[in-house]
Amino acid sequence: MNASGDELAPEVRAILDAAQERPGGDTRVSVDARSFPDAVEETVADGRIPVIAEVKPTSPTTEGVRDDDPVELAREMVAGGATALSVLTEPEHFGGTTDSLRRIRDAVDVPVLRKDFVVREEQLDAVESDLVLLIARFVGDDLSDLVEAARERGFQPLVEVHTRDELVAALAAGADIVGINNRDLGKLDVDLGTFEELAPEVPDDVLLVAESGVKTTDDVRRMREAGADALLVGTAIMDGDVRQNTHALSTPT
Ligand SMILES: O=C(O)c1ccccc1NCC(=O)[C@H](O)[C@H](O)COP(=O)(O)O
Repeated sequence: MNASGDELAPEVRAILDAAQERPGGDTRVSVDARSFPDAVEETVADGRIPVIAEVKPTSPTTEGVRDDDPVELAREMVAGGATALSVLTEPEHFGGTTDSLRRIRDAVDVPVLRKDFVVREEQLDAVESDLVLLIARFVGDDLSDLVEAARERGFQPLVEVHTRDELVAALAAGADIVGINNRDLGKLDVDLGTFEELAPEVPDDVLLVAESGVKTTDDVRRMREAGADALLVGTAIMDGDVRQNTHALSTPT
């Protein structure tokens, strides 16, 4: 698969087309990042499960828009025990904004991931965050350069993969935080078996995140047993009381 992303679901094709048009920031950012590995370690030492709770106002696979104040949602997620937050900044398909991320990062003290579809270096400069998502399928041969460009700015890059080839590319690019996305961006199907299949191939010194499709405490247990150091959860937390949902998923049963 190349960075043009052929064989993508039409919704994802539209997301990628929009991402390719989006401008970057005017000035190169320099981030003093909150350490995600330290936050994960502290959560585990505290006897809890590291959850990255996602502020996801809408998406191509959810109905309606949740238009509560994103800062209030973020505060509630942290009160519920979130180790880190993921904030969608993609405006056209996920209802996100860079301004929401900025305000959330000012309001909480946990690491914040910028969840977007960054395809060019200057797009890293749109807003500061502690972690930044790089999707191996979308950036193709530019992955190593973007990992380096992100680190030069102080970001901790989280490299997202869905296939064995993407995992190999992520490790070759020096990724030390890898997210295995259970959602196939080609068909938008979600299968937790994806994580179970790829996780054994990830070296122990890589911090491994299970992304997408985690809904229940059984799913959490399944992903942890398969080797997840942390879980990234959007829909299941955004559906209802975000504090209670975060607490339920981050508390061992
Ligand atoms: O969530 C979507 O509908 C979606 C559609 C097309 C491309 C990406 C999409 N999601 C991005 C994500 O990575 C998820 O928001 C994240 O992993 C959380 O997933 P979930 O817990 O299943 O909401």
